[in-house]
Amino acid sequence: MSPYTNLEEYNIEIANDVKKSYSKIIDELGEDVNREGLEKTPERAAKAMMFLTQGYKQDAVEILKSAMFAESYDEMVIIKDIELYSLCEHHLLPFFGKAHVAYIPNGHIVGLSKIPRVVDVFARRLQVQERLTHDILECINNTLKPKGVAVVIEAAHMCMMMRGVQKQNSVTTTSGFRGQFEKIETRNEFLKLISSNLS
Ligand SMILES: Nc1nc2c(ncn2[C@@H]2O[C@H](COP(=O)(O)OP(=O)(O)OP(=O)(O)O)[C@@H](O)[C@H]2O)c(=O)[nH]1
Ligand SMILES: [Zn+2]
Repeated sequence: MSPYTNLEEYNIEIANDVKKSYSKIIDELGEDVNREGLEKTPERAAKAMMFLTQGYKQDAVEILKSAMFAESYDEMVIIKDIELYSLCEHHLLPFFGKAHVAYIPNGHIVGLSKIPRVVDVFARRLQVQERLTHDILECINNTLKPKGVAVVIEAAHMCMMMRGVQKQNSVTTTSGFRGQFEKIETRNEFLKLISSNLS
């Protein structure tokens, strides 16, 4: 079975329940859900929410395993500036930014595109930034079993921008390091490379 899913594969009953729930919310807010502009909104919103949480239906381990290749290269591999969009589990509002991921192969490399795919699988769930960081880190560490893995996420949280404290420019950084990245020199090399435009 494919580790990826498409919207069409979603359980139609769940999609209909989500649609009905959105209809109720719009009604509770005092709007007319039958007016032209809103008529199709519950369905659109249900599709959008199911797209944004499709990660629950995807298997990040299978994605990595589908493209692991035996290779003796054992230098740092960095995929930086991977854009991500997630939903904060407290307010169901987006948080978004960039992930920087590195690993040091231990006999196997992985298809480069699989790293951003793994980021998306865990981002497309209800998350907190800290758990998202660890989910990505542990998945790569346990599946690829590299000599080291590092994940840094920089993100802005709409729940801190549009409402609440209303801070427009604060960025939250989270990080996790395993194996050789626990050594300060390796970690510093990674941090230097992700802050450079030449890496
Ligand atoms: N640690 C962490 N906190 C988050 C994340 N996303 C949102 N939050 C925080 O979750 C907290 C929820 O706190 P509550 O006091 O229960 O909620 P609230 O009354 O809406 O809080 P305010 O946002 O301060 O108005 C807030 O401080 C949010 O900023 C995240 O990814 N990680
Ligand atoms: Zn929030």
